[in-house]
Amino acid sequence: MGPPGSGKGTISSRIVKDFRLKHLSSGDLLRSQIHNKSKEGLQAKKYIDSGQLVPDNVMVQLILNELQKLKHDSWLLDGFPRTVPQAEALHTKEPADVVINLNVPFEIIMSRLTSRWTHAPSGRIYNTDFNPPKVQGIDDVTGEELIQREDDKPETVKKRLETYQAHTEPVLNYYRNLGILEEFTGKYSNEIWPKVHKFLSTKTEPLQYTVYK
Ligand SMILES: Nc1nc2c(ncn2[C@@H]2O[C@H](COP(=O)(O)OP(=O)(O)O)[C@@H](O)[C@H]2O)c(=O)[nH]1
Ligand SMILES: Nc1ncnc2c1ncn2[C@@H]1O[C@H](COP(=O)(O)OP(=O)(O)O)[C@@H](O)[C@H]1O
Repeated sequence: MGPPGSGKGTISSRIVKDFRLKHLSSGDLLRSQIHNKSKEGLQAKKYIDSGQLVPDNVMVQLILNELQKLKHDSWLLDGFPRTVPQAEALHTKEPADVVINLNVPFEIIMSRLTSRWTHAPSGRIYNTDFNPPKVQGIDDVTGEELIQREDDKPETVKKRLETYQAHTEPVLNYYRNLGILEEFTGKYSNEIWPKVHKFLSTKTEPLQYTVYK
């Protein structure tokens, strides 16, 4: 968990490189639904572009569906749950063992998101300041175009932060009360990552420890 732009996708990609976990990003899942012009995708697009949350029943259905495919794996959910009803639905069907919250100050998020670039088909994330691609605007792996997300425009980011405060911060209390919330406070992924790796290593055997400078 964490506010928009806090580094959920960045830290998640590092976790799945060092631990036996399958990464499931609700945002990436929605964007691929939109790309494939599915019914859910078209329904979700208007919410996403206005910085609102996609309705709970749509999200719960989508995510539980995907978790069914990961029956024999351990999974890492990124961006779900985002509301208490979503958290309750997950807890009933597929309870999480541990929840990680990236507690990153809002004031640095705006500048981050306006410099985020993504390779939509793979979900790879770049940033013109933090981790730029080798060639500007081009994905390092496929050579395909990078895009700036519709919802990373400043006015939409402001709305998403308000949405986060209204609907997602209460989920942190839900997990605090269950006693499974682990919080990591910091401004930068490279300072948060070692603490996340150390903590997760107490829960499951790491494959390796990748250091990022
Ligand atoms: N400047 C800076 N940018 C970062 C850092 N960590 C991640 N980013 C970038 O900030 C943006 C948001 O990160 P992302 O992982 O997509 O966050 P999410 O929205 O929570 O999934 C991306 O462009 C990242 O490359 C950091 O420590 N410093
Ligand atoms: N669990 C969820 N419930 C409702 N809407 C969601 C959920 N996950 C993602 N979305 C929608 O997709 C948008 C993009 O999500 P995401 O890629 O996770 O953004 P970020 O990583 O920048 O926080 C959100 O602003 C929201 O509209």
